Amino acid sequence: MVSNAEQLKQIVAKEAVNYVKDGMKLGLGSGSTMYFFMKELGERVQDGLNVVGIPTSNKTAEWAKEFNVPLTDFSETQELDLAIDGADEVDLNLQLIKGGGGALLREKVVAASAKEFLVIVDESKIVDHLGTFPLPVEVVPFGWEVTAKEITALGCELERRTDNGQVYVTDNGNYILDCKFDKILDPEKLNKDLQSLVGVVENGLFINMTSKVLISDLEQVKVMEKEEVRGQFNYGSRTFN
Ligand SMILES: O=C(CO)[C@H](O)[C@H](O)COP(=O)(O)O
Repeated sequence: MVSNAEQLKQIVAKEAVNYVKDGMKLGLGSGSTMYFFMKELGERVQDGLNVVGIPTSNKTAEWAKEFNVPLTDFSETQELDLAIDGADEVDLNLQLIKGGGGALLREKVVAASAKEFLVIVDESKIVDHLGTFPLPVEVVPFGWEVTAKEITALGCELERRTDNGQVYVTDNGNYILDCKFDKILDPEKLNKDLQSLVGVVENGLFINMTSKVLISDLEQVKVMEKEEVRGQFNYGSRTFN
């Protein structure tokens, strides 16, 4: 039986595929919501849709193979039309925490190379302030203890990620430190502070990278987007300054 959570992921993934146009070069995100997107995209490809994608993880590359979605890489193309990805938290300014699945580095590179970055989530991911979800920070293994100490000094408690009792290693051969800050009130500043530390490869704050988020509840898919003119954001009937 499909759970409500899975159903919400399927619904938003299905809607997101409508944003894909023939001939597009795509960035293909990671995570369980993206699994449903890849499956749906594969069906459209089967029906004749012509696209290529760059995967953000080995897992997504496996799904692409499974669903016959053609892949490319950055040696072939350096500009993508559209990147699609899930997120762990989305705030009302469309800032994100990503990296729950450990793919944040490639996800950020891919999103940064796309003309548009579309985020797909269910409503449980929408928050007033980022930070309930521990922020994943990718660090080099060499001297990670020193890097961890520096990160802790920014005001968090952290744990090195493990998987089934083993140290978790990213597709890039690095570690992930999951950092529990209280509320992240200034994500832009925290992003800069983290990136200034030696040993930090990337962190899961995606700042000003997306202009559109699709959000599913059991009845519909809503669009939260940046209203550049008025400097406001709309989510359903709510407007935020
Ligand atoms: O950032 C990610 C992986 O690094 C995912 O997009 C994020 O964790 C959301 O995953 P899911 O769709 O499984 O909730």
